[in-house]
Amino acid sequence: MRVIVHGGAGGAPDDPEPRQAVLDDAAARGADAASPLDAVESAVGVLESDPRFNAGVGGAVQSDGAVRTDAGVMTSDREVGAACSMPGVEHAASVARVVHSETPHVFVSGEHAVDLAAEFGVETGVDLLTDEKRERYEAEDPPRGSPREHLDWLASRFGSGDDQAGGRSETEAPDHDTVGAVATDGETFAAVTSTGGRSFALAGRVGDVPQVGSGFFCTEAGGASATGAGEDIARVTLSRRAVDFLDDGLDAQTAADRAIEEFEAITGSGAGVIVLGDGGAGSAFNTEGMQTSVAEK
Ligand SMILES: NC(=O)C[C@H](N)C(=O)O
Repeated sequence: MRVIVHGGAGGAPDDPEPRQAVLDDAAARGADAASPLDAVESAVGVLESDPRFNAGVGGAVQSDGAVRTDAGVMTSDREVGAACSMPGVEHAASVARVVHSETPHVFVSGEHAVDLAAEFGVETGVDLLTDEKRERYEAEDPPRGSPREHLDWLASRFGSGDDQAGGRSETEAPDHDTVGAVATDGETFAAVTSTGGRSFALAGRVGDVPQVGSGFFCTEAGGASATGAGEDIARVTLSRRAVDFLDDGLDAQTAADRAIEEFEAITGSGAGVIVLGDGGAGSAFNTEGMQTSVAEK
């Protein structure tokens, strides 16, 4: 099994070494798995449980103070599963896998996705809000009223795509820690992305991560997982574009480079992508940093 994982594109993290160790552990865990789908779920599962990453525990807080998780998974037979807006669900990627493998659908949301998780043995009711995220949110004088009041509040805090996925936002809180993985056993591929979204987004906001073609994509040619400014990633379907370049015969590194060049030219925003094809793994980002790890067994 060959696996590549990422820990999000954005500003340079304060603690790159321990984060890299967790990413290396996640990739190694994936490389031990029996299938590409098992590999991406178990690799990302490690990262969802680590509060350093913006997925599962430690996920971004929305304007009402809740953490809601999103994830999507796709395999090279073009089966897709995605789940979004899930309070209390640490392993969003496992719920996406349930949608992929146990339902005739491609996307399930909100309370029904949480019910589905519980039905299929994915833990629910987990406290995802870390003390650090709670304090940061409370310090921002959060809104209590109507959606319009929330919109006024977030207008001054949410920032542009670059603020959130490259530079520093006004709140010094860039979300560069979405996680993803792509794996292959030499025959088929799987790609997954999991996140808590973007800090201080409107309650109920869903970004690129669980949208097929945007946060993740996979065909027989290979797979991709994206991270960064979600609204801009969705506008250009970044993961789909990276896999398109693989389909055109480019190697994984060139496909990743081209996809990010195109993304930047169209949006002027910040993102990163990991790509895995027949010939190997590649990654590219136009933000300050994006940590990755590759393992093979
Ligand atoms: N940091 C991230 O990658 C955030 C994610 N793309 C989102 O917009 O939900």
